[in-house]
Amino acid sequence: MIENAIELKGLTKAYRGRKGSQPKVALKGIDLNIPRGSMFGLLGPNGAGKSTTINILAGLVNKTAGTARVWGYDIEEDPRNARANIGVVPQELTFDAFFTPREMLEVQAGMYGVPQADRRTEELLKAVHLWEQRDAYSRTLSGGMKRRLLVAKAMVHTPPILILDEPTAGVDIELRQQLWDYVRELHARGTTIVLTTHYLEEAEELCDTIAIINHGEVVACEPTKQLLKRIDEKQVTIMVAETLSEVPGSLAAFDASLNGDHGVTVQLNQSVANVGAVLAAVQKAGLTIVDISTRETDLEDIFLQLTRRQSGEAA
Ligand SMILES: Nc1ncnc2c1ncn2[C@@H]1O[C@H](COP(=O)(O)OP(=O)(O)OP(=O)(O)O)[C@@H](O)[C@H]1O
Repeated sequence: MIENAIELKGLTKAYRGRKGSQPKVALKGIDLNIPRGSMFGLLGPNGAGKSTTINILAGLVNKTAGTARVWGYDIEEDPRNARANIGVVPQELTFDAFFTPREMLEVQAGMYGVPQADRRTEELLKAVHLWEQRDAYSRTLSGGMKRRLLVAKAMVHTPPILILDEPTAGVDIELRQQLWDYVRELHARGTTIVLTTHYLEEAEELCDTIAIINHGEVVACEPTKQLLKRIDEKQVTIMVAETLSEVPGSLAAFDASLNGDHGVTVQLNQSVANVGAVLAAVQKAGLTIVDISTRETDLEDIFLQLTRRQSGEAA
């Protein structure tokens, strides 16, 4: 029984530069294990190397160095088995416009050598809510429908790993929800899911483990909950009736700053947060509290901190 659905060791990719220009190093020796059965998020700013990683796994881009194993199979030594164990939903909506959804899944199943008796065309089209459109030309489908059709196409050979590259870009909220319902169902049935997304909230909600890559390097890889604890901060904003021109002296011991004319925001260490002490200090200054709000760290804060920190180091 394998432990990791995907294992990358020292994975490196340098794209050849145009004539006379330097090669572009997109991946700088990535080490990454994606546990079997996980719902794994691969995050990173534009150009971080996410698509390059996925395209190497899908066999669309050749790596420069390092190794990649899919379901235990080395992509170089055993490309057939590696590819049989992975389904990839690409970022680009690439289609043969004159195939219908039904034909497209049948052709894809044929390419993977799935026998007629084992084909799941109807089940898949129903699962992605495209059964009604089964015989329509795919060029007539909306962007969201095309995306869902690509998910069905990636699943024709029932791979144990499904990779989705920016699957909800351009998909409206309702359809996004339907897509995630289906992905969650696949995950519940044992499929390992890997997704890249720009929507950090989506990753926070869906993924049990998250890796952040930046400039071709992994800057974090840990369970989502643990990652969220990394920045141990909470913000408390207190609004008062009086007009403030400076932070009250009674708050000198805190990391406080003015927030408009009537507010003060205090950064607190979550594990030792003492909101009571902050409130007492505000009252000690003779101010009348009219409102209090708190904000905890979310993935976006962590993402920005990790990716900015690295840019700062590089500068
Ligand atoms: N075919 C190519 N030739 C040259 N450079 C490339 C090629 N494909 C990607 N790159 C470069 O490699 C780097 C990583 O790109 P990649 O598409 O993997 O990033 P990404 O994290 O998927 O970003 P995005 O979210 O924008 O797709 C970028 O600097 C990009 O410009």
